[in-house]
Amino acid sequence: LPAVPLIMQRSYYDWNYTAEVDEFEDSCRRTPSYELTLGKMLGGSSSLSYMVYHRGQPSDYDSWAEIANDATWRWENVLPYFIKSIKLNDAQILQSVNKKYYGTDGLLQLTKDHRKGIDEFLDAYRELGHDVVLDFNENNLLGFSSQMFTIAGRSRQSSAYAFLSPVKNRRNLHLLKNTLVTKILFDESKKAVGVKVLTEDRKTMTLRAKKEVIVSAGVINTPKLLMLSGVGPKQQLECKNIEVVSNLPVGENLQEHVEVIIVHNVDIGPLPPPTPYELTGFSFTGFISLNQSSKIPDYQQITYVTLPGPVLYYCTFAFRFSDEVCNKIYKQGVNRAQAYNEIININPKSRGKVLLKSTDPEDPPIIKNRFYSNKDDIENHIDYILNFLRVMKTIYYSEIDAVMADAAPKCNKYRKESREYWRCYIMCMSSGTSQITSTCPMGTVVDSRLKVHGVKGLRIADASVMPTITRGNPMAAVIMIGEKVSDMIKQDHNIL
Ligand SMILES: Cc1cc2nc3c(=O)[nH]c(=O)nc-3n(C[C@H](O)[C@H](O)[C@H](O)COP(=O)(O)OP(=O)(O)OC[C@H]3O[C@@H](n4cnc5c(N)ncnc54)[C@H](O)[C@@H]3O)c2cc1C
Repeated sequence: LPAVPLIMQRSYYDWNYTAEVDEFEDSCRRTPSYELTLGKMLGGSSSLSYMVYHRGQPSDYDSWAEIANDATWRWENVLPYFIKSIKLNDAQILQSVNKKYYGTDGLLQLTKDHRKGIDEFLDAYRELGHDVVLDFNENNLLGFSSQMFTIAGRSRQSSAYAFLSPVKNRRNLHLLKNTLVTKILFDESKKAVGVKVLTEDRKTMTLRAKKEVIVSAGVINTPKLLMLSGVGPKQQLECKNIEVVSNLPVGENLQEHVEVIIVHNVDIGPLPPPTPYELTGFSFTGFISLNQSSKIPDYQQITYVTLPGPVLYYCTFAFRFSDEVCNKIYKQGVNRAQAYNEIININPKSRGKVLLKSTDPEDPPIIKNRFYSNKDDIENHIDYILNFLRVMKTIYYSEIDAVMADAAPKCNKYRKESREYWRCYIMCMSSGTSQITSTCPMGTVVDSRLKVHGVKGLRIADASVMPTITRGNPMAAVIMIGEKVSDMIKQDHNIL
């Protein structure tokens, strides 16, 4: 069911991790610490994500290639891997020049949001001088468009559904569900030779690898597993009496898109009630550069237009703001619709980290997101918000009588248009997006073939290997990494 993410967070299907309280935070969330979501099931977080498909910017991959010192990561070389996995269901794009950026026989199905009401909102952004584009691709890096989702018909295309189900009967595929990998095992020559696992019925097993071990445990659990196995910062491992196999900056360099929520009350006529078969509310997204001459976006905007009831769900369940904040927003929207705007910093300078709490594999790690620890991130976010708010002066927004919901009463002591007000508002109404990357990046932890430095027979293939977070939603890049690493593995074993 595509719309499940809101109710699966903090359930059995989430790792239920909580980050440390950042000293510079003054959040209006229900708890002072950030409760992040990570999917704990087949398909990982793609099974409870918001399914937004965006590839990031060509310049993201060109800079990865530079950091990894390997031209195969350049945009033109990774694009075929993006295309390979896709089956696009969109007649308009398939009949346009943008067709060349998509596959039509891949395993991951994509559908564009064409729900009624989007075009009128996009007109407002056109009036501000933004391009309204059919699709984001290397010719259209900036502008506004409806969103592309990993949905087909009424089904969520999680990576398990898309890629695993078609091959589930292969005789050489074995899958243990509800099983925790607790350690990577190395021989005396530092070659990874297998893993130790804990099964659902609490049996310990050793699984031997004939060729290599490939870890795809995600951006928090991959560094945790590596550290438990002796691959990580020497000082940290020694403090925990873990024998050091390779001294690497594992867990450092955590990057996450941070967003600020601004809700507009609007009059747009009746909207259909929410169903579990699609994300509630029609939506659109924009990639915006503040510098007119730059082609690289500074921030992303995602807007969901829906009824106050579903906005209450987003507010409380997804972004976990306090009841006081969410009730206040809800009450201001009664008998109207609400536009739930996410203003996202897609190029954060702040860096967080993952550390081991203990040597017990069942213990959660210590997570420090350190949002806004780099003060430039706050000042930049104020600039993004001020730029976004220009939309209130457009013809369509005045026609629909758009009014910003007062979500942060504690900031009303400041003058509304002042930077002090927005500094306070950002601290109150910002949240991580669970779009996290880069804790085992190419360059310092893995090489460009995703092999872990200082050991043999061990590769990582997940969001942790990205040297920098993409300026777009990262799941598409994770799937591209999966496609690319498959070829690299085959090449390294002379199968391709
Ligand atoms: C609520 C939410 C919404 C999101 N929305 C979007 C979106 O709209 N668009 C987008 O592009 N991105 C989105 N993301 C981010 C996106 O889902 C992730 O970037 C992507 O799933 C990362 O893939 P991964 O393979 O690195 O890790 P994961 O998806 O985290 O997968 C890791 C898998 O490994 C398993 N695992 C971990 N440790 C162990 C262990 N020790 N033993 C056995 N198994 C283990 C986990 O259970 C999980 O199944 C969202 C994320 C969340 C949480």
